[in-house]
Amino acid sequence: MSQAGAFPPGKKITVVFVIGGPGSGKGTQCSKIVRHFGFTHLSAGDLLRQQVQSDTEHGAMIKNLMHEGKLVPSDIIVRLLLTAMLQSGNDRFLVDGFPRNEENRRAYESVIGIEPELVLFIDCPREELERRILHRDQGRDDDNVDTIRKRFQVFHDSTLPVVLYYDRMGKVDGAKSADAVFDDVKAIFTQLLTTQASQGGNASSRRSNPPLCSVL
Ligand SMILES: Nc1ncnc2c1ncn2[C@@H]1O[C@H](COP(=O)(O)OP(=O)(O)OP(=O)(O)O)[C@@H](O)[C@H]1O
Ligand SMILES: O=c1ccn([C@@H]2O[C@H](COP(=O)(O)O)[C@@H](O)[C@H]2O)c(=O)[nH]1
Ligand SMILES: [Mg+2]
Repeated sequence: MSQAGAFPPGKKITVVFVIGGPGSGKGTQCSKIVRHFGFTHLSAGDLLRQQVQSDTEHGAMIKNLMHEGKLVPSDIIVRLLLTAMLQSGNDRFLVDGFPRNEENRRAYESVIGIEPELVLFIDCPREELERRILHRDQGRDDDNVDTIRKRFQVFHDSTLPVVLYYDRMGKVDGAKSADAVFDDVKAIFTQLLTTQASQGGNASSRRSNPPLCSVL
C-alpha cells in the first residue's frame, strides 16, 4: 500500500531520481542541486553505509552485499528512503542511486508511490568512471577493481533497463567537467520547476510528456 498519505495532505511532493554508473558524479551534482534549488539529497548508498556504521540489525548483511557490489533487498532501502523523506520536512527530494533494478522500482511504487517527475541520467564512459572511482580516496570498501567490475555489471544489466522505463528523462553528458555538467543539469531543473509552477501540479515521469532531453 502506498505511503504517499504519510505526507501532510495537500502538500505537493517533488521527487527526482538521479541515476548513473558508479562514479558518474551523482553525489557531486546532487550537492550542487541542493545548493541551487533547495532539494533534500537522499543517497541510497549513503543511507546504507550509515546502517553499516551504526551496526544496525541488518548492518553486517548490508556490508557484505555492498562489498560484493550486489543489491540490498528493496524493502530495506525503501524503508530508509521513506523515513529520511518524512524526517526532512522538505517537499523536494533527490533520490540518488535508486532505483537500481526493476524490483526496487516496484517496491518504491507500492510503498512510497510518489511518481518521480524527472529521472536525471548522468551518462559517462566506463573508462572515465573507473578512473574516477580509483582516484576517489574516500575509504569506500567497494572502490576496488574487483567490486567496481561487479558494480558496472549490475548497472548495465539491471539499472539501465529501469532508466528506460521512464518517459520523462533528462540525460546529461557526465564526462564534462563537474561545473559544465551542472550547467546542463541547471537548465533541466529550471525547465522542470518552471513547468511545475505554470501547471500548478505534477509533470509526472510516466505521462506522455516529451523527454526533457535526448533519450538513450
Ligand atoms: N564531472 C566530473 N569530472 C571529473 N571528476 C568528477 C566529476 N564529477 C565527479 N567527479 C569526481 O569523481 C568521483 C565520483 O564522483 P561521485 O562520488 O559524485 O559519483 P557517484 O555517481 O556518486 O558515485 P557512486 O555511484 O560510486 O556513489 C569523485 O571523486 C568526484 O570528485
Ligand atoms: O538502491 C541501492 C543503492 C545502493 N546499493 C548498494 O550500495 C552500493 C553503493 O551505492 P552508491 O550509489 O554507489 O553509493 C551499491 O553498489 C549497492 O551494493 C543498493 O543495494 N541499493
Ligand atoms: Mg554516490
